[in-house]
Amino acid sequence: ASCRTSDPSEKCYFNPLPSIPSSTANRSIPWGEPTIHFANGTTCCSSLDEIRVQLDTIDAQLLQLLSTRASYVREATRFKATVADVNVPSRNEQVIQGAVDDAPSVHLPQIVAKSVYEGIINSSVVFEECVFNTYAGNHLKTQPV
Ligand SMILES: C=C(O[C@@H]1C=C(C(=O)O)C=C[C@H]1O)C(=O)O
Repeated sequence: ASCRTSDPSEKCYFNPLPSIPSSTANRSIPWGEPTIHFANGTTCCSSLDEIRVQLDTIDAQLLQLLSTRASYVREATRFKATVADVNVPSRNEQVIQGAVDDAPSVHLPQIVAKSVYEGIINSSVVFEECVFNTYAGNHLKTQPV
């Protein structure tokens, strides 16, 4: 991360994004300076391949976290009496707005927090509705002989 306060791209971490005309630049790459600084004094990154290796590792971690989250979403279904109870708009808004509000404190762009959490919530509700609708109780399951 960076410690500077005069980086114009800092505006890109907040909603609404700044209204800026699209650049017509054709830069020689890599432009600028590395923006990731490690404690040992080294920086990242030197190539797009190096960046994508890191992104693949992070995406695998996100997948595992999303799996664990989905397991709790599934469990929540057990506490909903009707399919109409599955979607709780007030709670959805609390989760999404909470992520957007907390994003700057972890230097996450608010536009990323908003879209990702909207996607998580909307897909979780659809998943939970499927869990509710596919529950068959004990009937038609294995019968004692
Ligand atoms: C998990 C729940 O069910 C739904 C899914 C939510 C979620 O994925 O966070 C939040 C609210 C509900 O719309 C819940 O009610 O908490």
